Amino acid sequence: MELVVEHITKKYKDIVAVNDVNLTLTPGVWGLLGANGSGKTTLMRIICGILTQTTGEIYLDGKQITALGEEYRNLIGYLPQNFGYYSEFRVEDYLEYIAALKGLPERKSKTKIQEVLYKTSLEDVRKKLIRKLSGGMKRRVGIAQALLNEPQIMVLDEPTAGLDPGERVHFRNVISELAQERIVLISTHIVSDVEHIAANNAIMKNGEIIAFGTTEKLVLSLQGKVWQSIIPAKEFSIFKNEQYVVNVRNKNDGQVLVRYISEYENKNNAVLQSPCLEDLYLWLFKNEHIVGEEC
Ligand SMILES: Nc1ncnc2c1ncn2[C@@H]1O[C@H](COP(=O)(O)OP(=O)(O)OP(=O)(O)O)[C@@H](O)[C@H]1O
Repeated sequence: MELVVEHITKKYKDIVAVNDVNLTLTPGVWGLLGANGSGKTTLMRIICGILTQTTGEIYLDGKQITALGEEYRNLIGYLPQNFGYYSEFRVEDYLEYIAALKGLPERKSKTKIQEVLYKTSLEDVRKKLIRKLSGGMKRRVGIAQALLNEPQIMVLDEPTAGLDPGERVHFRNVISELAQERIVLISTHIVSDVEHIAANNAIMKNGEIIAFGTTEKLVLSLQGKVWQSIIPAKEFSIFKNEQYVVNVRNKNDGQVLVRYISEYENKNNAVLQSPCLEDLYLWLFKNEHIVGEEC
């Protein structure tokens, strides 16, 4: 299976939300990274066939998705960013309702609901009201509903927003299992949410894909440029004006551990570090004052 996004542009009056994007997606997890407003949601909605592009075309195995129509929509499982939960529903009843909306026959829907509850580890809460679930469980209900029609292409828009660290790990495990035979495209602005599960990443900025490839390939451009130094805390304010700091940690002894990106080896007994995707992301968005996490 191959989904080819070819020269997709979307304009909203004078705003170019997506600008000449080209991507070829095959089964596996794909991370779509970018700051707020970079065009991720617009691109995802076009890929799902629910928003029409201004120019460009999308092909599934060589066929235009517009020509495939209903057949294509049946292959898509979409979790929108602002997914509206029917919070007064119990989990199982809600899935039954969505299964009916998706046109699944009743007998098939019972088996399918069992299966998606199992896949998303929601079996124990099937009788609970959605409003009583944690944020992470609600997200999993969102994934469960997207899985009901056995989609070959899953598009998850910011699925990890608001999750605590434990829920994030659970989420990653669920997604990794789902992606074995399908295309799973996940948008986020939190790099660590996809770094360990996405085989490939596309980084979007101002509507364009500015970097694309496997994590290993993407971080190559920073090889030999990521350093770690221990410096006196009182020197940090000067240091951060001279270097591009991606992370800083207080050591409780009047010193700080700083991770930074520099073309040159520096003073301060700098030790070379292996670059990670977070470093690259921060480097590409360095004028947007994003705060890093530790790799
Ligand atoms: N319906 C619309 N009408 C006009 N402009 C829009 C519309 N939808 C999105 N935009 C603009 O298009 C650009 C891309 O928005 P989009 O929501 O696709 O970005 P995003 O990367 O998903 O951001 P976020 O993570 O904040 O959702 C932004 O400048 C946004 O303001």
